[in-house]
Amino acid sequence: MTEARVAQRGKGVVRAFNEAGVLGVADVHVALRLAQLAGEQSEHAVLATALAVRAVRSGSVCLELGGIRDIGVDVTVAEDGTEVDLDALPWPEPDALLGALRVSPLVVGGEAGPLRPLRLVDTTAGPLLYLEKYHRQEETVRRVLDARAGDHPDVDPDALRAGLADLFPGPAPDRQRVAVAVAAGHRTSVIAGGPGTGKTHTVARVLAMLLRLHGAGLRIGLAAPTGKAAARLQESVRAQDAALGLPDTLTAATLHRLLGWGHNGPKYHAGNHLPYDVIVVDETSMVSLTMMCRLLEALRPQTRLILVGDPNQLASVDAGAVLADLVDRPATGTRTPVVEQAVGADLDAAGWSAAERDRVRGGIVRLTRGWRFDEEIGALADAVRDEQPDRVLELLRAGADRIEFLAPDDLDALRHQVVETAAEVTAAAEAGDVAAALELAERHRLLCAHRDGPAGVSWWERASLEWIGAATGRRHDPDAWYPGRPLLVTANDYDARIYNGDTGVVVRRGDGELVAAFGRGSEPLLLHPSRLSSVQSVYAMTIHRSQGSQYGTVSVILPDERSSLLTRELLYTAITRAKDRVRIIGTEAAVREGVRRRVLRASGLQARANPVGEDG
Ligand SMILES: Nc1ncnc2c1ncn2[C@@H]1O[C@H](COP(=O)(O)OP(=O)(O)OP(=O)(O)O)[C@@H](O)[C@H]1O
Repeated sequence: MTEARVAQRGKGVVRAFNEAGVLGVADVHVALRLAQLAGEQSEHAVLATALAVRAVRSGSVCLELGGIRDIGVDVTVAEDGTEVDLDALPWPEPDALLGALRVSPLVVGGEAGPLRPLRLVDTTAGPLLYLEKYHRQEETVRRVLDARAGDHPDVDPDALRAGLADLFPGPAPDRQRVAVAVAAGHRTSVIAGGPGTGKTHTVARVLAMLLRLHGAGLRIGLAAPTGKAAARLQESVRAQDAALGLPDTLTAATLHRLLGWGHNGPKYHAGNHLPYDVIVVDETSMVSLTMMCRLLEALRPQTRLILVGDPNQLASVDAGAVLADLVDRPATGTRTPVVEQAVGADLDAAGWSAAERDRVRGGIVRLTRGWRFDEEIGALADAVRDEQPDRVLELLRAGADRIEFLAPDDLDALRHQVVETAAEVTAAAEAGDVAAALELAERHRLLCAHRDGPAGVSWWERASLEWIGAATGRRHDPDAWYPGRPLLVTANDYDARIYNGDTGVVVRRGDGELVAAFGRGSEPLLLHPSRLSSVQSVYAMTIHRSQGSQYGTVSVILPDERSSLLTRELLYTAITRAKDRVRIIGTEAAVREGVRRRVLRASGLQARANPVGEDG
């Protein structure tokens, strides 16, 4: 551990955890400052505070006191490459920790003032320690969702049945039909499913149904956590507007934009509700607890909220995995006879577990049939999701047409594909064929877990450029503008209408000028390179960044099996980016570890609470 990563003021137990890399400098500083303000002396309480700060930093909403050792599992290798012996750390006894917290001024307040930055909550999942802000947000989410679940919109049962029959004339069971009925009959609904299960197809039909039920004046808001996802949602819904009679003016915005976020916080909030009757949020797996809290606060009670996404994907980089929590938590809400009658035949059919029927009652429908997805890749993704490492390896090694599993040094196929894709994209770009260049650039994508290091994006960017240079004799400066240069936008630019995560390609126009082209359905967006301030070449991409997109072939570079980023959610997300073919490059150990290890995201949304320390 370098000097810069050890907090000089930290002592004793906290310092040991800091030196081992389990705690960062910021975790220690925040904990020491809070302890000082509250007049707390207990080493145990300071350690718990630092671990709670650290938990939020790594995506959890709270610290599970019964499982504090788990918090260290993602630090098995220190930055300098040495193994960290977590068992050698002075882990406190859980009871001692809990005892210290129960009387801590950080939890119960003290003579130093009313400051109570921590919240200790006894739940059915054991004691949870929160930073106050996240506890408040989680309580808001729970309160708003519970209130909305207790009250259903008025729906004309005959109109619902007739609409469903028009939109879904096929036989039972049809989960998409159930999803539309549920979205019509509930204030809050969740449409969950893997890629290509027809989530957007279903959303368009939900909107068509609501317009039939409530008339053309219905105010519809479409949103997603990122600009790229919002653009895709808008494109997919618009592609279906004519067939379904949807208005051709529907636009989608980022959640920030929907809420009117400015320097002084959001324009829409609990005191100024969003002016919509229906709000659809796509890619909800990427929505953090904080953003979900803001959105729910800003909703009118009558507004229908439809949350769409894949709960098995990587969650938001900020704290919280709200979509996964909502899908996993015990169903709440009262029965909706209108829905049950309208899709009774679907619900009576085989294939629904008891838990799923409960979820439907709570407004949650999982779409399971893949419409776009190849069966072999779908089976592989399912085996990862269901934690079946032997099955995953069997599928990887089965010699299937669409799945390749290669050792880390077996790079010929990858090299060939990188060189071939670049040649094809460049030929189309030189010829000024924008549509072909954009389509070809999405035929193959190289994905990595890390940004830096030997399994990271920057290393593979350089390797790709070298391979291309060796094959063509033309060595590109990665920052120069050249036809066929694949582009990645790294910041939203609302004026230019390009968003963080957008990908495009440089194309030579008929007059010889170079333009940057970005896919926008049938009409690509063409911009002069001088209009682009935040772009880079994209020969490789992190799996996090690839969320919300799909490619023909995906090559996944697995990191060392000890990498903390290697998790089931990461592997699932990477595999499900592939439409036609997936190539995994890595060791068996890395595959097994990836399937086994889950992202640890503690939250209390799934547990029932019984607060303590309230009166202390
Ligand atoms: N019931 C259906 N009948 C016919 N085609 C369907 C049906 N459902 C979905 N599809 C088609 O399957 C493809 C995938 O559907 P869609 O894009 O809605 O899936 P998705 O779950 O939103 O995918 P992603 O997560 O990648 O956005 C689309 O081409 C869509 O038109």
